[in-house]
Amino acid sequence: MTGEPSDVQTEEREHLAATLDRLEAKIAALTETLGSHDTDYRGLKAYMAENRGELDPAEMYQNELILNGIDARGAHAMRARERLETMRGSPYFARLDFTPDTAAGAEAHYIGRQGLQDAEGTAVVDWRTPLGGMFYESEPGPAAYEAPSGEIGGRIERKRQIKVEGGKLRFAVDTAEAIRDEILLEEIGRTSDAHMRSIISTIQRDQNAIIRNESDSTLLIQGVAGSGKTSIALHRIAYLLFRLRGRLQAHNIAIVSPNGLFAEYVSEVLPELGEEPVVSLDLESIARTRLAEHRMDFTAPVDPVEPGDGAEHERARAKATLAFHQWLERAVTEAVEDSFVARDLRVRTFRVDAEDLRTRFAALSHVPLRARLRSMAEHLCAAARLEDPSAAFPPKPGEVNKELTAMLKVKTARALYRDLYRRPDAPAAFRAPSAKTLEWGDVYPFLFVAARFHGSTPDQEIQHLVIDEMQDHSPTQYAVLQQLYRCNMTVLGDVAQALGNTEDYTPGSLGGLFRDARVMELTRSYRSTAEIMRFACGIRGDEVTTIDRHGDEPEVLGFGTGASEAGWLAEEIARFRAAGGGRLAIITRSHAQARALHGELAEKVEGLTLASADSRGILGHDVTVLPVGLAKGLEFDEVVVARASAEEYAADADRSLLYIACTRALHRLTVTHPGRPSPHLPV
Ligand SMILES: Nc1ncnc2c1ncn2[C@@H]1O[C@H](COP(=O)(O)OP(=O)(O)OP(=O)(O)O)[C@@H](O)[C@H]1O
Repeated sequence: MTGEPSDVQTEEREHLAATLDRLEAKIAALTETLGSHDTDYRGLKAYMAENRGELDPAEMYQNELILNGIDARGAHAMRARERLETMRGSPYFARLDFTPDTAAGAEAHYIGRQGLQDAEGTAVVDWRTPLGGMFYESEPGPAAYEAPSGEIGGRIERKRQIKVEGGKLRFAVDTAEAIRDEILLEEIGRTSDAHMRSIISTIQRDQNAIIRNESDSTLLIQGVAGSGKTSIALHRIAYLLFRLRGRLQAHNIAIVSPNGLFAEYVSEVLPELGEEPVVSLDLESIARTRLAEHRMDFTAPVDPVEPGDGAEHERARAKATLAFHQWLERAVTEAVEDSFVARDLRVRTFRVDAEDLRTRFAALSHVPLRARLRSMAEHLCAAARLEDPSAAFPPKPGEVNKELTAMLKVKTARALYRDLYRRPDAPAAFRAPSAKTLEWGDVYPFLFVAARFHGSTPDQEIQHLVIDEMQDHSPTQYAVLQQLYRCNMTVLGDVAQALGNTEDYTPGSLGGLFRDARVMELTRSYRSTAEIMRFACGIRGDEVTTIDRHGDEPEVLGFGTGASEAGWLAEEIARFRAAGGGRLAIITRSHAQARALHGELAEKVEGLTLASADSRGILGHDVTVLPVGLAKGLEFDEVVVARASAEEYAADADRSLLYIACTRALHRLTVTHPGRPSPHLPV
């Protein structure tokens, strides 16, 4: 970055040196504190060991408490030191000169990924503070921020973007915009990494509004491919952990991600931001835990893109629609009401007639079936005690509940679920591989029904749930997630990137699946060059705003046979490797095809990686073959979308598969096909 006066560089270089000194002093002080905690701990431990027989229990207990206290303070100091150590290479990325209305002159605030305070005052302001927020929101001129004492109005005199790498100043430039475009371009134009990076120095205004939203309990973010949704969700977690420090911890936040590869890809962002990793969940593991409560299991999730049992795919697909969920909700409500066939109840001398039971049952329609019967039993027994306080053998709730349970037509959640499909209006079929095993397509519908039968115990630990790739989850899965996680949610994805296993959502229809969801949209794409994005949008026939970053036009190459296509791919890999640096992905439609192509290429080229859902540690490899479902959410410097023939991508729904595959490329995209090309390619 050039063009800034040398006195600015000199000033910032001097300031950087002073800040790094303050940082080292603070780290040294924490190291000393840790040392003294260690000495105290060892000393007390030794004292307790030496005097084991002589210390009375009260003193032992007191000493244990002191040890725990030292331990906790030590852990806290250790975390603080680790956080500060992450600042060494780059303690801050911006400077904001602000004159409050109440003060005479401007004060320079340096903004970084962590705050740094010492005896002299604040050396670095955390980007998540309201003062830090002004950097993203406001241009030079009148501005205000929310301080603990109330709003502080004033004037931003100067905004300066500063790049420090490895403890050295790379540039310092003043900006009149929120973020200078060339700095954003430089950040985005770099070679891709094996892991997603943090973007704190270039967060855009609309992204910032999502990160800092604290007023909506459910935030649904619809964003075009490469608009930063995943990145923003992770920065939002870091923001919430900072704002709610003490009330919200990393183990109170969970991310539902599509697969282990994706979870690994995003795993570095929070540590880079100085926060601990949060809980990682997926729909399979949630289902496994919950089905274990019913002593049930399920078959492997069906992937609509893979070859397999067509009828099972069809059943799963039918159960992933909104129409199915609406039917399920209606059907289970009616079935639960019909399941209770009231008879006159008699426990020794205690009697209740059938009509009374029917009325009581109907009045509790909001309560799950088994809990309804328990509640009725308790109320009936309480009423019996009131009516005849001197009865020698009053009815007990357990006895009454047993009698009421005997009046149920269905005795288990599984029977209730299976019976729904015997209704004449059932839109889908039920086939169970065995009494204890469900097909994947039935897992969430069953959990939904089981909650109406038994009730469900919400997760107490998780206070914020982040759901990525929202377009791939069914309405019933969302209903169950809301039963299990009664907490704030950030739900993100792109309705244009559906894998074809659910409803065709719009952001509005998705928002309608949540209580009080606020839908926010990100419309600008940052990942790919303008040329790649134009090509990808041509597949879907729409348009997306991109940043002004350019590269080669994508190429579409046809081959007579799959073998000649593979021959070209082998040469392409050699060219890529000779050029040096970066990561190349060869993306196919299905796993089966990725395996086959990998096998073919492995005969010609060495060191190729084949990705699978539970691959670990492969993201740094230079050339990876993977199916589109796994490539989702990831990015690569160069992408070849292989085997993109008319046979492979024929259906209209296949447009989104091609779109996902093409939008994984940052700098270069090639599409290859044997035989005829897919009709969806914009050629
Ligand atoms: N403000 C920004 N500054 C720098 N880079 C950004 C910014 N916003 C997004 N990016 C970059 O754009 C790329 C895409 O981001 P991300 O993966 O979060 O997008 P996404 O919307 O989740 O994409 P997709 O839906 O296509 O998987 C990443 O490399 C990210 O670092």
